[in-house]
Amino acid sequence: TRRRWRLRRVVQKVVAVEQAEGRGGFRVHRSIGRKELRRLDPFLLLDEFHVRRPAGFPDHPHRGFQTVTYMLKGGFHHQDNCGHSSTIYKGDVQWMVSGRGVVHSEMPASEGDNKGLQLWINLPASHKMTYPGKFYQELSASRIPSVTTDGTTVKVVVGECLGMKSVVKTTPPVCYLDFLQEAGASVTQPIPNDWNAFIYVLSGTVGVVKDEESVESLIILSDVVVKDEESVESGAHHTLVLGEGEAVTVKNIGAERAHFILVAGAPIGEPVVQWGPFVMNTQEEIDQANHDFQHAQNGFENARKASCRYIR
Ligand SMILES: Nc1ccc(F)c(C(=O)c2c[nH]c3ncc(Cl)cc23)c1F
Ligand SMILES: [Fe+3]
Repeated sequence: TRRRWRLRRVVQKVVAVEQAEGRGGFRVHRSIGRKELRRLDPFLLLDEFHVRRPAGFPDHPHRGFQTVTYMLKGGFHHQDNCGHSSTIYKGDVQWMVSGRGVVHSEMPASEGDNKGLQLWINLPASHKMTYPGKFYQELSASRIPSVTTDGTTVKVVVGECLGMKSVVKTTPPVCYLDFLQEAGASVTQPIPNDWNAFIYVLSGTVGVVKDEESVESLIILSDVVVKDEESVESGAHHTLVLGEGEAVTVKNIGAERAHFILVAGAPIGEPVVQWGPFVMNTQEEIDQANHDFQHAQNGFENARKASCRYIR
């Protein structure tokens, strides 16, 4: 039986224009983390990265948050100071809780284009100084639940929805869904009322339905020439921040298949003080993180100082 959902509408639309990031020679479409959309509690950053060798993210530290890396093309090799190294490829996801400290490098694993999404999710104060490694997970594409209904295929990258559950359970709870939608299809996705939520469009043209009757066509990616989902020739990628409500209805209003993610999470509601790769609650804790990193202690024990350099 159809029910009337109180639908979330778009309250902010931000274009992630491609930018050079750091000194690694790579380029990112920065969604959350740019000046117009600094943060969306509990989310700190969303980068759609596009990296070719020899560029990459050489040794750098993290403290106080977690990263979810989802590969769209090619692969990425992850090596950290907890003695862990792994490689993820297209469709795989890697979830790393840095907790009190990790130093790692993230480098392209294949010749050619290596593309993916990296989402930074904040940790509550209670979890910021946990030991890393124990909440560390990779998920191969084959283990990511996927369902197709009425022209929409949904993969549950993190969390649960539509009755499907990913084995990746984050604190705070987060739902991270990857949608592939045929032209004309629409899908309604319930989202817990008090969670913050946003859509990031990778390719295609989507509209967020304001209510059952109308489709407010928000995104006309007219300059996107999508030959196939891999080679989006160009395209200003859009972040759609969603307002209050209990669900969102997204319709593919273009002629091509649409590819987008819907990410939602419970806000933490604590003060955030961020300095590059350190995300804490107070400036003193940031100073301590810098001190610990400089002295290779409290989680940065194996920081190979020589090769460690900040990407600010
Ligand atoms: N501090 C700081 C500053 C700048 C950075 F670029 C990074 C960083 O590593 C990344 C930013 N986006 C990314 N997407 C994908 C991957 Cl694999 C890594 C990153 C970082 F940590
Ligand atoms: Fe990193």
